Amino acid sequence: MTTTAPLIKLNNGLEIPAIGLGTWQSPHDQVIEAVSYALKEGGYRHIDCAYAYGNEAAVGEGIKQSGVPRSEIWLTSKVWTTYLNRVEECLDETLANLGTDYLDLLLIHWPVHLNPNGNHKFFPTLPNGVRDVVHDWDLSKTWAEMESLVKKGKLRSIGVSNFSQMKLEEILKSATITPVVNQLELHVYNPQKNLLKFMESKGIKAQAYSPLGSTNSPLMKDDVVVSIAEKKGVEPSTVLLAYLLAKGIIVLPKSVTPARIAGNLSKPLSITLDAEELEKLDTLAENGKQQRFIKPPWPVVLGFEDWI
Ligand SMILES: NC(=O)C1=CN([C@@H]2O[C@H](COP(=O)(O)OP(=O)(O)OC[C@H]3O[C@@H](n4cnc5c(N)ncnc54)[C@H](OP(=O)(O)O)[C@@H]3O)[C@@H](O)[C@H]2O)C=CC1
Ligand SMILES: O=C[C@H](O)[C@@H](O)[C@@H](O)[C@H](O)C(=O)O
Repeated sequence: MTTTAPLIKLNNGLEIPAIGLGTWQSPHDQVIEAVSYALKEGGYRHIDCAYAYGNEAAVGEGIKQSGVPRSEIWLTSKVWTTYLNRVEECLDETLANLGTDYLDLLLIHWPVHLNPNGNHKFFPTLPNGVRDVVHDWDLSKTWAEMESLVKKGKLRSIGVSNFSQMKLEEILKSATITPVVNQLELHVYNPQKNLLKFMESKGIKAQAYSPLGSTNSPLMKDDVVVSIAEKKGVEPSTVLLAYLLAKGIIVLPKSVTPARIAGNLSKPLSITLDAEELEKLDTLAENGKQQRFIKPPWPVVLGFEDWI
């Protein structure tokens, strides 16, 4: 029988599969196949998308080709930052692309509003080349629109992505719905422990993006990761995902390679890291290996401990 991911309960009572398929940088032709395979044969019931990835229509085609009913799938997307003043417009395009009339979860992709009337639909810049940001935008306004879309029935849950404690506090002060998740770059080199503690105190679950360290990852060559993998007779990727799952973090590994897609779900669930192994992995960052791989040039203070 195909393995399926365990479910994690969110603060609104809904349950999300702990492993979802990432789709960033997945080319159109390959992502149709990847999504269809993940759902039909890989045991996946959770797909992570974003309007800005530009491939949602292909993801939607993959869902259709899989034959798996929409009601069985947890579908997340993200509103891009040029749309923080018109979330519904972005969401409606996402829904049309994906071929559905609701999302299980919509996230604010980054806590920065880019100029909706700038020189580019996604990445407007100033004449000096710096990203064209609306510096006085109040994120609470975006959050209020997200809340209204839940009431309207287009969204089952709402959350955020790339929010530091400082940015979370900006929306929590007036929120009537607490974000269910904060999707962050989380892996052995970037564990963000203090932020995760703050989120736990508010009932906000963590989702790990780039859990394998993204494209051409150095994490899979880390000597501690490799030695644990060798000892257990598994691949480094399995150790990296099992480490995050052991911490109760939802993981979103991306792959367009069928064998990897299936293995990224089934293999980490088939091993248990012991306390000593977890401790070794959990202290890599504080022992000099702290590093994040996704650092777009935002000309604003984001407020992360390692990335102000
Ligand atoms: N909210 C945000 O701002 C962000 C969200 N995300 C989300 O998180 C997802 C995952 O992050 P992403 O940055 O894509 O990186 P990942 O950490 O998931 O790494 C993806 C890379 O690892 C390769 N890979 C996958 N599985 C294996 C394996 N078992 N063994 C060896 N190599 C493997 C993939 O290759 P191949 O595909 O060729 O198999 C690809 O090159 C994204 O796709 C997206 O959905 C990501 C970044 C930012
Ligand atoms: O989800 C993926 C990432 O956040 C990606 O959308 C951004 O890093 C983007 O390329 C940017 O340059 O701001």
